[in-house]
Amino acid sequence: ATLHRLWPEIEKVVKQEVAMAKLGVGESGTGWQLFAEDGEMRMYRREEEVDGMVVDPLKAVHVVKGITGRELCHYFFNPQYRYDWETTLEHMNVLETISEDTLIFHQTHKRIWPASQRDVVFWSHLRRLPNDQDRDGPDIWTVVNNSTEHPDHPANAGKCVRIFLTVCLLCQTRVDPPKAGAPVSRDDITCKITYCSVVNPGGWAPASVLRAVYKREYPKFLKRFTAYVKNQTKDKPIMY
Ligand SMILES: CCCc1ccc(-c2ccc(S(=O)(=O)CCO)cc2)cc1[C@H]1C[C@H]1c1ccccn1
Repeated sequence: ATLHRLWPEIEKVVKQEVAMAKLGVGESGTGWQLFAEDGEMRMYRREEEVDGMVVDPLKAVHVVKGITGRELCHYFFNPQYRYDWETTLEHMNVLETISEDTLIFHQTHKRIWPASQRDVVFWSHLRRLPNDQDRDGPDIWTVVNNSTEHPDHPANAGKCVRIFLTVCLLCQTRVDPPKAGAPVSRDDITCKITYCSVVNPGGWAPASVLRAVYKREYPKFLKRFTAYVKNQTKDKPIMY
């Protein structure tokens, strides 16, 4: 994959997105406004418009027990599971397999009335990062999705409006030492998840409709996705 034309961009965007995801939401007043809470999940957004279009950056933080960051990123990255947890997905296609940890996707998403239907083309990269806080601790895992062009799917050539997105799922795992001599079980594992996304809807859509959709869909997505991974892994050996 080091020879692929996209490699320099992938390296740059992954470094940028991981650095951003590691930044907290800071004290209130840094522009991040809490818009949804559910147990350990906190969802923040900044209200931003580009050319009159809502592109509200989103940052979600969540803490889940019993699964590792590698497991979360495995089920987020691999196409064969996507229809199980991505409820707004209508169609998904892998356009290119750059390497075992780097794919290019085309996806069409269900139409959100009254806006027209959207599609997206993005590269997706799965990366293991050293745990900079605790050298002996489990590695950090991330998946970064970033819009890209592809000759087979030129933007706005069909019925769909092309959206542009950058998404980062960053997962930091903690293992609490079990009782002396006991093996580590899923009860000893905690994963801190940061999910950042910026979606440019690509064409005009009513700000009120988009903000309502994000307010409804993002909390639903993160709850459904983490519950899906817990269910998929509960009887399997732990993947670090
Ligand atoms: C007008 C924009 C419509 C729209 C297009 C696309 C997406 C979207 C695409 C990809 C990803 S992902 O994190 O890369 C996971 C792979 O699918 C997340 C979101 C979301 C929305 C909107 C429908 C909303 C939404 C928000 C959150 C989750 C799912 N859907």
